[in-house]
Amino acid sequence: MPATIREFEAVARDRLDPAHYDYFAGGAGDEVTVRANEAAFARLALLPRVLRGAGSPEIGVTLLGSRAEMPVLVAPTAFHRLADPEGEKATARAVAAAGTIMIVSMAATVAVEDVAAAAPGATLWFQLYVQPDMAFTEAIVRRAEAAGCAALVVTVDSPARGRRDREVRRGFDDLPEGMRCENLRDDGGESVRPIVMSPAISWEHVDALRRMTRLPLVLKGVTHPADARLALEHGVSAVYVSNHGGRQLDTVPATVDLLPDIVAAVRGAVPVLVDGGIRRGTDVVKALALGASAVAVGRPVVWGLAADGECGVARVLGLLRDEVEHALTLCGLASSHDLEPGLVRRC
Ligand SMILES: Cc1cc2nc3c(=O)[nH]c(=O)nc-3n(C[C@H](O)[C@H](O)[C@H](O)COP(=O)(O)O)c2cc1C
Ligand SMILES: CC(C)CC(=O)C(=O)O
Repeated sequence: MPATIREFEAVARDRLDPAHYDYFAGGAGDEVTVRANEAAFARLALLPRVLRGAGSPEIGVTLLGSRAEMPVLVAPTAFHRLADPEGEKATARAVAAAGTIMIVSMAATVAVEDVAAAAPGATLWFQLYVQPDMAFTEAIVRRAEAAGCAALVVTVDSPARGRRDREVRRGFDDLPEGMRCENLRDDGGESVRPIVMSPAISWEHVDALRRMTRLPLVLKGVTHPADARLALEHGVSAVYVSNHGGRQLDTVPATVDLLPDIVAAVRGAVPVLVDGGIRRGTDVVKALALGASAVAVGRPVVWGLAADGECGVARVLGLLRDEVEHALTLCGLASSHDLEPGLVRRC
């Protein structure tokens, strides 16, 4: 039984088709950003307090009206059926058991309606790549709403798909026979449209989405403080700091290093989420101390899924939960809400 998320990756690597492992693990260009995300957490030190009599820590969080029993969400990742036959259904069941939030990828290999049906207790948010055909975008949004998704996470770091050399080397450019992006079905029909990543997507599309749905909008892929300020002007409900796990523009800084400037720009107006390189409870604690309301994990969930399906995802989420509680206890804190920047030192 793997005892850490890094051990889960090793098991997943053994079990996965090498091309699929490389799709999940890889990043853009020289993977500078992939490495930077994890390395940045190791450069931050924690400075605990003692004798605080804090008791067992409380780590639940309420975000945009959704309750999460731990401040760790499941980031949207595509193609879960490459990792396990049950795919996103297995992930959602583990998420329901953990009491956290799953952001279902638009590129899921199980339809969002079927994910919701498979895990009635799961809180689902839906991730969207705005499609230039706004009528088609609206049809997808309506499906997510009808399936009970409680927020719309709009990914804005992908005006083009990142160039990932591992995918090129492996010739990974399509899903295997019998697997497809079920949320891209055309108007309830049988054909599936390709995902379009368009450089024409702009703030006007965010405004159109704002008018289109009452769901809270989360902007995923913000790295520049000026964009965080613009996001507020355009009425978003949360800012999600992400460099797409280093899979889009290579050499973007580590997200945890970008976080303080974004938090300063947002000034508490809306929650700030962050993902990228989180592999330990101490990483979660550092991100929350630097002002994130919650974090999300991408690859760790895929490693759990590939290693042992629903049980593997449950174990990965359980590990993170236990590690967060343990780290808070050792920091002398009664609640994750008591975390503050003074706990973190750059070393
Ligand atoms: C295999 C894989 C697929 C992904 N698919 C999506 C996606 O469909 N939509 C999206 O917004 N982000 C996607 N992402 C990015 C994740 O949401 C997240 O930003 C990233 O994985 C966080 O970094 P971590 O993997 O180090 O936790 C994907 C990431 C991976 C690794
Ligand atoms: C199908 C892809 C567009 C999913 C994605 O965002 C990724 O692989 O990083």
